[in-house]
Amino acid sequence: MPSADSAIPFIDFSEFGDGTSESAKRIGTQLYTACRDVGFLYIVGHGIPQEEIDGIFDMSKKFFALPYETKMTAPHPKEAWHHRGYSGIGVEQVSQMVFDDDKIEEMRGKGADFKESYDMGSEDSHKCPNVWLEDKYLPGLRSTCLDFQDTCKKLENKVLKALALGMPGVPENFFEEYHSGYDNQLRFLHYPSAPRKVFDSGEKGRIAAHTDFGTCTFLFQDDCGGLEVESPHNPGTFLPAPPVHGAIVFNIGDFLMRWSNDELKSTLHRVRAPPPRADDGEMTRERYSIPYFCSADPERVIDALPGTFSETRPKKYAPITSREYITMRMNATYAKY
Ligand SMILES: O=C(O)CCC(=O)C(=O)O
Ligand SMILES: [Fe+2]
Repeated sequence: MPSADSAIPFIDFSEFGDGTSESAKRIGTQLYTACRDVGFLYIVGHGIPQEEIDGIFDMSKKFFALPYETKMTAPHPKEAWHHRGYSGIGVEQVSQMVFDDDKIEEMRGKGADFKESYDMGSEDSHKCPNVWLEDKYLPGLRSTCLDFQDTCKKLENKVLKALALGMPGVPENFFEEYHSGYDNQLRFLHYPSAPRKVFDSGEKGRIAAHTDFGTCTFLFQDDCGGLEVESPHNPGTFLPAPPVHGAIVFNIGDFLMRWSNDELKSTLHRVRAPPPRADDGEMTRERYSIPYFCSADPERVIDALPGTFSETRPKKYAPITSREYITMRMNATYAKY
């Protein structure tokens, strides 16, 4: 297996089983340590067949290859929090904790994220119904995406169980009970090819440095490259998180960082133009990636996790619901229509 930068650990889940063995406990401890010290890691031995991953990328490519007018028959609704449907290039500008409207508008003009996206989630979410394309435009889109979300949900359960096993003071099924999955989100992302010079000059970006909002994210990436993660040892310096065939990138989000009284780390990351290859010419390669964002059930109130506070280590944050937290972050991300 090609090795990525040694700062981003690899965790092998192949011996996790049903989570009851000594190996499962060891994997949990490795996972917890990586989430605490780095906040980013590669998961291998996850059990998702490569054909299924290839199949979802194939669907994403077919989706983005459709004419703009067709994609716009499944548009992202105008409410920022309704994170479903298609967003064309330039609609979203990822911001890092900027909540002031004027400031967000000002940032939007500069180095806009040069990407398009299609968001979807569980069919059980009444608040955020999916915005599907009519089947005639892309047969199988809906069923392939729903099946893939089921697969990702199973992996999420496994990983949340491992984290609880490894994290001192947290009961075994603690996280699963807060994550039934209906507020999770699967996202197709496409970063089109563009002249390298527009990235070098800062005129365009792929995704500006940000942290994710929710509990955790599983990220599937193609072989293009360009993802970078802030170094745990040198803040302000970014390390490449190159694609590794068969591995899924996993990271902690802000909500879980807050929930853990800042014990687990939600790490800054960004997507830049990929490292040049000999056959690139003037243009950067296009890139496809598919993050699966996991969030706690929206109505549940969370307070500092057991084991993360004491008399000498007070709670840093007031209790909050997942919905309140995510809505606040989402509203700062989307352009006003
Ligand atoms: O495309 C990627 O590799 C990263 C995407 C990402 O960080 C995000 O959507 O939050
Ligand atoms: Fe992200």
